[in-house]
Formats: sequence, structure tokens, C-alpha cells
Amino acid sequence: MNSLRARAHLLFGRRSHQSLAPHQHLSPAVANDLVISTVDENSGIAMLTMNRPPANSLSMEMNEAICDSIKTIEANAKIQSVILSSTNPKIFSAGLDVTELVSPDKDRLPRFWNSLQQVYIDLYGSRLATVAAIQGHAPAAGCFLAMACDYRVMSAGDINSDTKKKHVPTIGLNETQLGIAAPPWMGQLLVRTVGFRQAELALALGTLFPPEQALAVGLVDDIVPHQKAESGEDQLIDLLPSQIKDQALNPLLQRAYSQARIYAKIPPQARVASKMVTREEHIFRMIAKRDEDTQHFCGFVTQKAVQKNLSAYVEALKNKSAKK
Ligand SMILES: CCCC/C=C/CC(=O)SCCNC(=O)CCNC(=O)[C@H](O)C(C)(C)COP(=O)(O)OP(=O)(O)OC[C@H]1O[C@@H](n2cnc3c(N)ncnc32)[C@H](O)[C@@H]1OP(=O)(O)O
Repeated sequence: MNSLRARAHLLFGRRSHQSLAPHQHLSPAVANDLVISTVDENSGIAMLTMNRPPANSLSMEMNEAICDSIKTIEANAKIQSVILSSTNPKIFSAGLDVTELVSPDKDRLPRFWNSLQQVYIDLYGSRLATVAAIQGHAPAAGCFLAMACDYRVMSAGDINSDTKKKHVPTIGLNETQLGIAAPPWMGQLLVRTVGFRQAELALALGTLFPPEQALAVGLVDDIVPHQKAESGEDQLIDLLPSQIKDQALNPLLQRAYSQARIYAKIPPQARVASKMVTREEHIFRMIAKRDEDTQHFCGFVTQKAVQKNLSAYVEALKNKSAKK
């Protein structure tokens, strides 16, 4: 892709001329509702809600559904902002679906990786202003999804009213803890978000930050305490998919919505042009190395020692969940 075409792709996406009626809910990106998209043309705000139980982990189909949803929302010229959220109150996204990595099918593995690269290109390079509403855990590629957005709001956690146990979400690129390394373009996003030294430390140690620390290093832009709001933005209710309709007074979503509204009021040409100042070079660099990156990923994941680590990790995850 030459740079002019790539720039046009980034600035104007794959926009079609289809338009949706106000408050009309878009069709789910795929038949099994992995991602639910809703739009409100009056406010210019959309919501893209990840809905892949149990953990919103990123399988190839999930990645494709995210890209399809972004594409469909971008096609509506009246929409300027999108909130990326989750139907799971405790997990934003658990990152890559680790079962994709264990004993992988050799034809599917590169396609799976390409689908993740595409999420990076489509989300990081979107013409839309993107606000991540991080209600729960966001490890590894879950953190990547948030970093690819323009603004990150994170929940401070909550206390279970029955057990009185505190739930504190965490966010970070924890790959080294699994015996793997984040790909360069993902690691670089951390550098771009928190600065060189903090990223160097966090990448090596695989640090998962609780909300206050994430705010202190700049990994998130705002944290929101969990107390239910007394009243909220009426328009947010229209945007919420049925699965989380009861979340209209959720202060995290309220905060994400008000940020999305601030973005939606900025003249879009100026907002998009300024976004590309900081992002296009990074995206071009990744596109230029895309095949090399895929080969490196496939070669790395299929190594015997890496497979052994990953199998043990998946087993431990399953055992942990079974013991609950
Ligand atoms: C080789 C180069 C590639 C480099 C790039 C890597 C990027 C990545 O994203 S690697 C993936 C990293 N992800 C993780 O390490 C997260 C693993 N998950 C967790 O730490 C926890 O699940 C959680 C903190 C997200 C949530 O904890 P919680 O106690 O609420 O739930 P669990 O009981 O642990 O899990 C519930 C359920 O979800 C399944 N699951 C969790 N994470 C994943 C995942 N990443 N892929 C697939 N499945 C996952 C877990 O097995 C449970 O399922 P069952 O109830 O069906 O057993």
C-alpha cells in the first residue's frame, strides 16, 4: 500500500454511503453476537460491546467481529465517537484466546494472527474517536485493545455485596509471565502510552496494574469509583444493548459516554488529522512488517518449549476456574 492510499484508508476508512435511522440498533457484526454494535445518530455516538463469554478472549472470529463492527460504524458518516465496552462486568477482555495458541492448526494460525493485526490497524487507525470503558480485567491483548483507543476510563473496582470481597481489575501487558513476549507493535503501544522507562519495566516484568497505579503511570486516563450514580445521561440508555440495559447508571459508562460526547463535538476533519499525526507512521511501519511479524509469531508459538508453557498455562486456567 503506498502512503497516500494508506492515508486515505486510515482517514476515510472503507466508508460506504449507508446510513442508519436514529437509535436504530445495527445488526450484530456476526450471527452469534460476539460483538454488539448500537448507534445514536443524534449524539453521533456508538457503542461496541464485546460479548464473548466467559472472558471476551480474542479468537479469530472475535477479532473479525470487532473489525466488522468498526467498519459498519465507520460507514455511518453521522457517527464520530464509539465506546468500547464489555457485557462482562468483571472482564473487559482476557486478551488472546489462549486455546488458539495450543496445538494450533497450521493454516489457521497465520490467519488468526492476521485477524489480530487487523484489529490493530482498524482500531488504532479508526476515523472514530474511541473511548475504552474498562470495567474489569484487561490483561495482554485486552490491554492492547484499550491502548488502541483514544481515551481509557477504568473502574476502580467494587465490593461484592454478599461476600464483601473486593474485586479490583488489573490492566497491562503480562505476556512475559506466560513465557511469551508481546509483538513489537503491541509493546510499542505501551511505550507510546506510558513512556519508555515505565514500558521497559512493565514489559520485562509482565506487570498488571491495579487502577490507581495504571492512572499514575498514564496507562489509563481516568478511574471511576463504583458507587451507582443518582442520575445519568438519558441518551446512554438508548445506546446500551439489552444484555447491559440495567447499566444506565453505571458511573464508568456514564464517564465514558461524556468523554465520547466531548470528542463528538470536535470538528471531525481536524480531530482525525491530528490523530493521524501521532498514529499513521506507527501503523505504516507495522503494515510494512506485517508478513515478517506473522512468520515470527507462527515460528515462535510452534516451538516445543513454548507449546509446553502454553499448554500448562491453559491447564492452570481451567483448573483455577473449576475450583471456584
Ligand atoms: C507468542 C506471541 C503472542 C504474544 C501475544 C499475546 C497476547 C495475549 O493476549 S496472550 C493471552 C494472555 N491472557 C491472559 O494471560 C489472561 C488469562 N486469564 C486470566 O488471567 C483470568 O481469566 C482473568 C484475570 C482475565 C479473569 O479472572 P477470573 O477469575 O474472573 O476468571 P477465570 O476463572 O480465570 O476465567 C473464566 C473463564 O475464562 C477462561 N479464560 C480466561 N482467560 C482466557 C483466555 N485468555 N483465553 C481463553 N480462555 C480464557 C477461563 O479458562 C475460564 O473458562 P472456563 O470457566 O470455561 O474454564
